[in-house]
Amino acid sequence: MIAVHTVEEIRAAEKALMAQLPAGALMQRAVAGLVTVCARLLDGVYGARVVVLAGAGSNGGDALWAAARLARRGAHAQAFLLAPEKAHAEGLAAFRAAGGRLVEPAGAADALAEADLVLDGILGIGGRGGLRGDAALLAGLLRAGRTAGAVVAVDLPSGVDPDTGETPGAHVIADHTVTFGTGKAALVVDPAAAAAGVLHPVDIGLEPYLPEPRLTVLDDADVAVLLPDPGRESDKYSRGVVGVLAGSGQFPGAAVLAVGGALHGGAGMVRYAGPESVATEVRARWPEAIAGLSPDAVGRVQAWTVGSGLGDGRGDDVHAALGAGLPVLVDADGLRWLPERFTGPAVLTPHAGELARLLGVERAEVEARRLHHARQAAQRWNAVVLLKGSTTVVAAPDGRVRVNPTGTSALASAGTGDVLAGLAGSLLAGGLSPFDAGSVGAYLHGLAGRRAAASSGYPSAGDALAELPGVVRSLRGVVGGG
Ligand SMILES: NC(=O)C1=CN([C@@H]2O[C@H](COP(=O)(O)OP(=O)(O)OC[C@H]3O[C@@H](n4cnc5c(N)ncnc54)[C@H](O)[C@@H]3O)[C@@H](O)[C@H]2O)[C@@H](O)CC1
Ligand SMILES: [K+]
Repeated sequence: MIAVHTVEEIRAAEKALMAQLPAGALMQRAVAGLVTVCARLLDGVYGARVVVLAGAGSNGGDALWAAARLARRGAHAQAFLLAPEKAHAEGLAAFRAAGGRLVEPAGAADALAEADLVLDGILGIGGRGGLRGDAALLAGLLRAGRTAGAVVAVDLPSGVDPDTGETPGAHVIADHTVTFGTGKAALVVDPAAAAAGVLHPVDIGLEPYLPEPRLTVLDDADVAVLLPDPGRESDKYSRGVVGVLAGSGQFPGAAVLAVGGALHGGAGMVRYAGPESVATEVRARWPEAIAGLSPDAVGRVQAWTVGSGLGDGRGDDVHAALGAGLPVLVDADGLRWLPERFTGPAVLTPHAGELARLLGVERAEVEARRLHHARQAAQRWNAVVLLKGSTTVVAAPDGRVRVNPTGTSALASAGTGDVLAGLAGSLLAGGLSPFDAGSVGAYLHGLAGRRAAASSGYPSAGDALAELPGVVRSLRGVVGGG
């Protein structure tokens, strides 16, 4: 699991830890980690050309210290100071003492062009509001590919907003980010995360001083623990029965895909509610599914998945499913029938356009502020909100968030959302909380999409669906499942 903390939490932890350490010791831990990564990235430190972009604060200090150490190992180090009179004094002194040279503004473009490695130490967690002036120009040069060297961001790419993942203005786009102590939202939530490149976390001993993280990124081991595990005594009812209210004459495939997702999410039985013409297609593909015309007609379920491909109609059926007092997952067209607030367990699975409509804002605003809008909607409807997209964000009404690390653009195709809705609804019926069902569903779905892309190039939703059993099997580490 990657834990993510806020700048406020990090500063409090650093203060507590620094009180136990000699002055400067914490920065030296960070610098040691940074130098190790840089040395690994360089094809030999001796003779390598390293260019530092150093801002006014400790982030610039880290970069100058690291360049000093690389210079002592034979690197040719140059630094561009963005605020020369305010540059980190000890870092600059060490840099000079090691033979590092300062670059004048006129020489910056040439230095970058010839660099083997660029250290971005313009702004770290103290940065707010995007880059301006020379810093923005330098970031522009890097973006325009005016260096052949690796761009290594110190702590985070300068100019992105640490706590929100937003990019309020010009910012560096890095190939690698060496980050200290704990994760930051900017490293895992788009659009900022897209600027971070490969992450290299460096442990500086902060963990004992940090609170329980409100934002996390799950990994395989976390998800394996959360997966419903059908025990010896389980039967098809005790494993959970999921009702699927999806598809229409216009979109019958949505029902087929949602039922398919539901069949692979661990529930013991799937009951499909919809018109006979669609039910016929569902049964043809999935003979194990039970079908009826309406939520009332299909019999008892433990959770409902509602909305994928429903089209304009069936408001009464949606109300019946949402009013059954059971855990619900609401997707796509079902989002048009939301209650004022949910009083029971609920997961909403909008994409950015749907969330924009729900909140009455522009789609671009949702894309630019994914964390903010997912959290806002989770509180507004008292439901877990799974905002689909480049980095899927799962926000709970209590403020906790999980960011899904398995996403892939391979899943940006028609029908994949239907599979996810069925899958996560099935996990809900299997007893997972809305927060777990949403985040585990997104994780499995992403892995299935990646596997499908690996074997078929441009996979369809059906290809991803076909990979789900293998994904679950490998996560559980039991060939053939349990
Ligand atoms: N506190 C510590 O003990 C440690 C700090 N570390 C480093 O210190 C960094 C934080 O250092 P600072 O608190 O000095 O802050 P930064 O170095 O991130 O920022 C420096 C200053 O720049 C100014 N600034 C903010 N936004 C700006 C903008 N858009 N354009 C121009 N100037 C702007 C602010 O006055 C800010 O205080 C971390 O990201 C990390 O790299 C690490 O060395 C680990 C230990
Ligand atoms: K930086």
